Amino acid sequence: MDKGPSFLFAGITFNRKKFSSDFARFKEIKKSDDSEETFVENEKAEMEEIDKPFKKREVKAIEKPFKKRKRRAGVSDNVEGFSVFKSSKTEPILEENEETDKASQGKKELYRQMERDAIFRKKHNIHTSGSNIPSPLQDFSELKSRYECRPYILRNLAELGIKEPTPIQMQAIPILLSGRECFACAPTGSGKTLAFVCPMLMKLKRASKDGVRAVILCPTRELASQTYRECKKLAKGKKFYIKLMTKQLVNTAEFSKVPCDILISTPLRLKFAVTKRKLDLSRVEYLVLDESDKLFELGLLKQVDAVVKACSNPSIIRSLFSATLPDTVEELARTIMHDAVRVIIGRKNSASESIKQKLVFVGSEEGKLIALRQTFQESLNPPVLVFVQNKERAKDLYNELKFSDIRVDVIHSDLPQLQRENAIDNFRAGKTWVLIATDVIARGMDFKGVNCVINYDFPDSSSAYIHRIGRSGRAGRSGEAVTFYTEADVRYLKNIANVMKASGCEVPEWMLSLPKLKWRKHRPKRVFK
Ligand SMILES: Nc1ncnc2c1ncn2[C@@H]1O[C@H](COP(=O)(O)OP(=O)(O)OP(=O)(O)O)[C@@H](O)[C@H]1O
Repeated sequence: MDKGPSFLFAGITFNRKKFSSDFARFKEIKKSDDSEETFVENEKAEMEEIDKPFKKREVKAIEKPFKKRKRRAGVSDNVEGFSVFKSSKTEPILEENEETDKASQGKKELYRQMERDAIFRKKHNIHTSGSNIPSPLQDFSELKSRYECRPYILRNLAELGIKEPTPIQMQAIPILLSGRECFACAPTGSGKTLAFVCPMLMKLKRASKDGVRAVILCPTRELASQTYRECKKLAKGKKFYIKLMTKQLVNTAEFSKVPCDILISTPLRLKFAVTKRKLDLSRVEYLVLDESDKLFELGLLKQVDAVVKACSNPSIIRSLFSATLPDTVEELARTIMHDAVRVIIGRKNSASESIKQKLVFVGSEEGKLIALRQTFQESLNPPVLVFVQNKERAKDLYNELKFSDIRVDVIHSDLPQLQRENAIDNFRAGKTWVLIATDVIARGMDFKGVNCVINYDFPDSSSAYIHRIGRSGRAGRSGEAVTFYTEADVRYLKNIANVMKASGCEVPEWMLSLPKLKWRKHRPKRVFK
């Protein structure tokens, strides 16, 4: 057996008898040297020639499969002068290779972008989870360059004095603009409203009379009406149909035919509109659950569920926003959302770091009024919000303070709507210095420049605490929070102390080492004496 010239030809026997004519031809060609050795030498050399580039090609193909193939085609063009490599057979290979080249370049760029995004997110304390998360927005101008935002939004942002996006806006806006569902947790006063209103307006593009296209659910009427105003401000100059679900609206004769692009409502009113007034929500493209953990609490869950079901458009984009996002809510949300992205700014369920927090021991219920009066005497720096446990407590405290020389007012759910609105307006306008309130305004209400929040009654949970004190220290401003506690509240101090410590406040060690209590609402019977 002839020793083959290469590994590929090993084992092949050259049958000279059978191929004698071919053998003779070769001999003719090799006129100058016709010895068998020479033929074998020549054959070997020829085989090596074929073998060499082939082997090389194989190896290179593994290393750089597409580049090598492309180069070879090019070389052949030049050297041989043939157009075979330009034929229709080879063209697609070239294109395919170029495409793959582009793809690998694209991949590299994608990795680089991902790295840049990670650095940017770290810098702004943005934590995300989910697949294919869009790059955060570094600047509002990117709304135009990346998403072709209409000029009216940028103009309105500028008019509102909003220059730079806040971290939640940086990440949530691109997520929603990419058509992804999202649940977001960001500190109080960090601009969550704009984070969902801005992409909503951009996605809706223009007004339409084809039924409700977007719904924002808020747990209270006060928050719904504030969100309504925020939407109007950002939509200024564009004729969107933005509606606040009021009693009047729901009772209008042709209610279901009222044009509406964005509908802002509390769950109860919207459920009523759907079930009793046959409001069609099947075209809703965007659904926002603001203060989502509150909406998922027992008292509201049924109504929210009815609304979510009524929004039956399969391509709907749902988003959940809150400053507190308990694991239970996240789990529940995951069951209804598709491929949602989770965004957490800073630490989950933590208080805004711009609030100076303080705990004050007042002994018993009787000690509170004395402590409050003393606080006001020492320094009253309006506007001040005083939170109490329920409407009875609100009425009682108001009766104690209304004849003092302090301009005080009260807000709770027993008051008629107009009185509630007036209480808010007067507080916003600075006519009221001290507003006594129940948790009805603890969530979402944006009072600019509240200097101090006083928790007259200990909050019933750490999330209630976070939202109450979050009425102060908004949009980067500083604020103060004072929490009174009695002997009866001591057992519940640990949770609040933990929140305080996490946001950088000093807390006595004994509070942190109190035994851990199972979560339950702390609402002891409190009486005025
Ligand atoms: N990018 C921004 N730059 C400056 N101010 C902003 C920006 N975005 C929003 N704001 C302002 O910050 C304030 C708080 O915003 P917003 O009410 O949306 O907070 P939030 O995060 O929803 O708070 P909460 O958890 O209490 O509901 C508002 O007065 C709003 O106008």
